[in-house]
Amino acid sequence: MAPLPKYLTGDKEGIKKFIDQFDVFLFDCDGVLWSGDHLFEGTVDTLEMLRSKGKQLVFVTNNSTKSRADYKKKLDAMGIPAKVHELTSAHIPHLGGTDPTLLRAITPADHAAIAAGTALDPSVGAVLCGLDFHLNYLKLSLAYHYLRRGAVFLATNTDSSLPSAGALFPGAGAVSAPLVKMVGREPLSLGKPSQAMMDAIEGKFRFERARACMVGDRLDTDIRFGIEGGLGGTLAVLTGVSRKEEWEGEGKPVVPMAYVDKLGDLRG
Ligand SMILES: O=C(O)[C@H](O)[C@H](O)COP(=O)(O)O
Ligand SMILES: [Mg+2]
Repeated sequence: MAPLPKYLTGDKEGIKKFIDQFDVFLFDCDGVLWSGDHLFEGTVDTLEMLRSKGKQLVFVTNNSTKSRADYKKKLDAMGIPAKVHELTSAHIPHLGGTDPTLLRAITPADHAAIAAGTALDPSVGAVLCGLDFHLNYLKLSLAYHYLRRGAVFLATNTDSSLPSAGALFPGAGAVSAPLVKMVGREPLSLGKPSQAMMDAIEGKFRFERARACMVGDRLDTDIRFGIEGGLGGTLAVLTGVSRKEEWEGEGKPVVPMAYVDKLGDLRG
């Protein structure tokens, strides 16, 4: 049985010991640094404190509503220095997504064109489903027909919920759920906790896993991601989705190494 996590809020000595074990911190974003546009108190100072100790910080989000360039803007606006650590562009052609011509109600002409296949691009080989604040029936219909034609079903992640403005909202898993219902199979999920994501991060940053710590608000994605990735540590925060009751008690499948009430508590 995994030992209970160490509660670090208010434990100056414990916090120092914990931080000293790691060279690299992987930070989940929603529910850890911020809730939507609300930056949590202490986030900026905590990240600066870690940087001043020579720690490398990597931001690892499942949130697909922004490109890395947009995240850089968000971090800049919030006073968090960061580089756009973009993997060299994969040169994968794509359609759909934020295309404004799809932001409308489906029409009888769309039904006919989708059914006849004339609205479908024959070169599409995969449907990638992520968090989409503009999801609609037209996009779902197109995705469904591509899947029916044999496209590979992928998801950025299948998170059930998204923390924003201090509450929970439908997550990317709720976006792919109608398609799962329609095609009767689950997508291959590429975000946390998939180790494909860990391998990509490690390939880019070349860190020693034993000296890295994953900080997150979700047990089933972030903390699991760190544990299954063989990282030296995992730290849960209580400002997002998971509650401490989820790891308290016997036989809990995912238990972080330590937890704090909020990220800012790492300042000691
Ligand atoms: O539904 C989603 O896509 C996720 O809940 C959301 O984007 C999580 O982002 P993260 O906590 O990984 O920054
Ligand atoms: Mg999160």
